[in-house]
Amino acid sequence: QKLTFSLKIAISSSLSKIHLNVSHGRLCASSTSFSQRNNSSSANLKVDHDQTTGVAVMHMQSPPVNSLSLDFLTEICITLEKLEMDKGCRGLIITSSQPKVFSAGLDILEMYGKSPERCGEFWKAVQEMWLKLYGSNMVTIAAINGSSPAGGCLMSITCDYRIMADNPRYSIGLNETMLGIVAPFWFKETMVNTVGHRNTEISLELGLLYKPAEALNIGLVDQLVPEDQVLSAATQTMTKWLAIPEHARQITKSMMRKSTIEKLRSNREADIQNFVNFITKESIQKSLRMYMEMLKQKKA
Ligand SMILES: CCCCC/C=C\CCCC/C=C/C(=O)SCCNC(=O)CCNC(=O)[C@H](O)C(C)(C)COP(=O)(O)OP(=O)(O)OC[C@H]1O[C@@H](n2cnc3c(N)ncnc32)[C@H](O)[C@@H]1OP(=O)(O)O
Repeated sequence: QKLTFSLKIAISSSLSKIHLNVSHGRLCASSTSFSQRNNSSSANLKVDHDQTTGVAVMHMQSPPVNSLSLDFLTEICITLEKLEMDKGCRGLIITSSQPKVFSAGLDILEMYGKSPERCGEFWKAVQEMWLKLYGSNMVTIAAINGSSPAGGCLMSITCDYRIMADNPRYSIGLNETMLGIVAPFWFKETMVNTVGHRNTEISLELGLLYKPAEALNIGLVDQLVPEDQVLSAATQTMTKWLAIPEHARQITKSMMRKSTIEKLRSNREADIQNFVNFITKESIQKSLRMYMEMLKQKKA
């Protein structure tokens, strides 16, 4: 059965309109825009798409800490799909509108006390976001203007380039072991592809969170800038990346990432089962409960 629906997106100019049509699961955008800037918002995302430069800035605004819940992941995936299909969008900058935090990673409440079915649905959305970002044809830059643990770090290292605010209060890393859980193979491989095997081994076993200077030192981020310059630095870097012949850059990116992506693509169901079996174990649920209590105590 043909699935068709239209989604109207508010655009800065009242003369402008974009219609997205989903047909047989494919998303197509047709634009009758007279404006050079499209701004669209959903509940927890604001996207500024500058049609002149072909660069979209996706601001995460899911209070309090941009934790990645099933709903938020779904919103992110729909937005990524839309931008990927839009020929006028060649670059994507991801940043946060929440103070002090880029993203707190996966929403722990999605992994605690939930049914196996719900956990499976959640994990599928995590996979989907990673597949879309890591396999994107767009140039992707993470403008990391706050802390970025675990899933927040994963999101950052799926991008082509990372610029972080030089603020020692912030940290970034795959700290899963500190929660008593284990980063799955595709988190691990994304990290290996970024900082190498030895750094990843130390980092994952110890569940390390790195201050910006340490993250720069191991290559987890590419550049540090003063906090108020993160977005402008990302925009400058984007201009350089977009000047590279597009087809050659895209093929090179695909060549570098293909084997990691294929490994998950061909094992998605088994990976979901692994996650569900692991996360619903009594001992793991206990670890998550203790971690959440620790977060609350830290506040008190
Ligand atoms: C062998 C096979 C294995 C197969 C796979 C199996 C396993 C699964 C792997 C799963 C991979 C998991 C990845 C993840 O991303 S897990 C999440 C990890 N995240 C964290 O550890 C971050 C925790 N949060 C923080 O450290 C801090 O909140 C902060 C991000 C640094 C921000 O600090 P601050 O500004 O001081 O805010 P608060 O700590 O006061 O937090 C505000 C409220 O937000 C709640 N919160 C924080 N993080 C999360 C989160 N990730 N999920 C849900 N909720 C979160 C926090 O509790 C506060 O809530 P309250 O206001 O109600 O007290």
